[in-house]
Amino acid sequence: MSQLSIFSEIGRLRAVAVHRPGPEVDRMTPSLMHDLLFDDILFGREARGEHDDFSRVLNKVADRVFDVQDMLADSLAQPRAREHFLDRFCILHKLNGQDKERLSDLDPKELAETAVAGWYEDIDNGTNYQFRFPPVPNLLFMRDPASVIGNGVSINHMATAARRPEPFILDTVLRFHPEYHIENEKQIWFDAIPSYIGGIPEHNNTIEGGDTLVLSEDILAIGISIRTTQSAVTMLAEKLRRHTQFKTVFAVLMPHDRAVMHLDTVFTQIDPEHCLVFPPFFREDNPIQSLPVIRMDLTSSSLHITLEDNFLNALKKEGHHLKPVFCGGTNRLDQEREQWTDGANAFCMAPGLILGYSRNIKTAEELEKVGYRILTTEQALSDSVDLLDGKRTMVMIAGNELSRARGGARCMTFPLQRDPL
Ligand SMILES: NC(=[NH2+])NCCC[C@H](N)C(=O)O
Repeated sequence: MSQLSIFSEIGRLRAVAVHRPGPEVDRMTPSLMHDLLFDDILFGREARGEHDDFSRVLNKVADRVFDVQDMLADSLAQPRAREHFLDRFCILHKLNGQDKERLSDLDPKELAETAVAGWYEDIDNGTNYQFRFPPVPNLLFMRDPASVIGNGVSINHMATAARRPEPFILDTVLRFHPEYHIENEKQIWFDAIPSYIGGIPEHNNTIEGGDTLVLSEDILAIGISIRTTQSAVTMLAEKLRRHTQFKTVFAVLMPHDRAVMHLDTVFTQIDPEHCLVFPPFFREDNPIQSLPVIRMDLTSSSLHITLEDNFLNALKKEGHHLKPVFCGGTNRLDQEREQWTDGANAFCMAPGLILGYSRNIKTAEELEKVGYRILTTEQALSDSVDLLDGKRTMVMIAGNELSRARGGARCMTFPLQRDPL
């Protein structure tokens, strides 16, 4: 058994889950696109190629890179897990006993694939079609449906119907996966599943992993955003106060705008000294746009709350001093363009070793200014390059298809285990 362990955004990555976009992406139609939260119809083959390169780079650093669909299949091989999953999944999708039996007949691999790709049926010789339940194309953005926080997990409550099946997949994986699973219920800091199946209105207490950043053994930053509510953050903070050693939660108040749907679309930590940010939100000289934060103190006998007017200053006061590197460079127009294509959404594989989309050229130039070498995927994968030689490095991955689904490198990863710093 391996230990779930996440106490930073930047510690050397040991184990991570991703999901290669499959038939669920190829089944997207223009009429479904908006509801399924994509901004375009992806060319699946290209998207898979981009994702494969991304996984190759991760594999060069991490000991284990899982695909969550395989993790689900490996979990479903146990009868108890299959029962747990099907019971809940059928309630979610309002499937009848007959449907459930048909799903029960599938082998674990087929069941996992159907859960992700959707249950699709051709009608009248292909002149029409229907979904018994829809595909889940956003599983590609593994960051969001669950989060490992310390040695426990949050099974997240998604804000949109399109993503509702995803926490059900993660719930089964995190309880039953042969290698990475929680040992007992006490390690679940937040659990969306009971309220989903209990029929509690979906917009209550939502929280998504793109908003949750574990900055250190003491500090978490969580966006209160278009996807994550203050009530959910408070509930999570209270659970962490009671059951963990975390000392502070900074709840960052985000604008309600699709372009900045999660905190990680405008802020990611990349090494012990730097964070990559969308500048307008972090400027002290611009109090209108700069993001205020609610500081939640977890060290006293009840949750203690104060308001701070600037996130980076508040972090500094807490001893977590980060200098901002500007996504998109110094020009506002470029900042807006590169933020939209996830320039601020870097994924950190070790302190100062990050992944980001190659299209964000101005962002890469800013990183060079603070000593980052910029490598293509090919260079990064060559035997002559040691990615763990301690040099600050950004590996550029192609994301021309992937970025159309509105997510970047951090969004596509679900870290399970990192080394302590
Ligand atoms: N952590 C993130 N920023 N995830 C981005 C998710 C993008 C996805 N299409 C959605 O709208 O939900």
